[in-house]
Amino acid sequence: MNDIAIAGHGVTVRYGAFHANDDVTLVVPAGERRALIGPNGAGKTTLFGVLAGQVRPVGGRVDLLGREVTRRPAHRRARMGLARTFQITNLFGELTVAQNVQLTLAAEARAHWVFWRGPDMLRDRAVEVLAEWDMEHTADWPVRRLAYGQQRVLEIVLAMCRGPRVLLLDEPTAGLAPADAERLTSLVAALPRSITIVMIEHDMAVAFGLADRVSVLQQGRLLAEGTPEEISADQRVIEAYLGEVAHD
Ligand SMILES: Nc1ncnc2c1ncn2[C@@H]1O[C@H](COP(=O)(O)OP(=O)(O)OP(=O)(O)O)[C@@H](O)[C@H]1O
Repeated sequence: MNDIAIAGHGVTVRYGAFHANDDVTLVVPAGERRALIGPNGAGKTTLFGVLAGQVRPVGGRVDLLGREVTRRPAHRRARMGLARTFQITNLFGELTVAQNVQLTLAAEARAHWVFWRGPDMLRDRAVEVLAEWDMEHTADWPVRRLAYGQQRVLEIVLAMCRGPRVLLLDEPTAGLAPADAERLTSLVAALPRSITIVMIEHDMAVAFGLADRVSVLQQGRLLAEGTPEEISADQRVIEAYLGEVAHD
């Protein structure tokens, strides 16, 4: 059975006369890893905003885990199991790494009405979570002391603390040195298949390496969709995008 984890149908977003998304349909079955690629300004982040509930479309609908959520606010979609990371990291830089995790765990516990027994238990759990990601040695560092690559990993750790069923990753490897990008790629690759992942990714090696299928946006429209092999051989995609990337 192929349940649909997240879908946008005929999504249209306008800024004035400009169509940032123009009748875009993206349907992602549960357990799939989908890459969303396309030139700068193609509308990828806008589509993420529509899926996650931060951007209100003028047309189309969004379904999450079998329910229509087009008009549901972002925090309610989050409670249903949707987590999102952003292009620019969204961490509390002055707090420690463990405190950032504790805050997420506390918010999550409250959201699900789980009773938690105070800061000590939360701190222990935060350190356990960090250990799972080989980051326990950073528990008491202020976040701003983390290298950029570690901050990007921490973003994913925080998203994972919320026990998501659908994870939207906005350019997880952007700005990372090759070794850090490789580490982050293997962390994402190792996430359980129970989590459906949609990721915006400019690095084609990462996108094609991680994704089961790839959707290509261009000028607000869906240009092509297929397996990494199909997309890398698609003449329209090569002309519109891959040619450009190859010449970068
Ligand atoms: N709030 C806004 N107001 C006006 N125009 C916007 C707004 N948000 C996005 N746009 C425009 O919509 C278009 C699509 O932007 P979007 O960020 O979705 O593209 P993208 O594919 O994610 O690009 P990138 O790869 O550069 O992040 C761009 O031309 C952008 O300037």
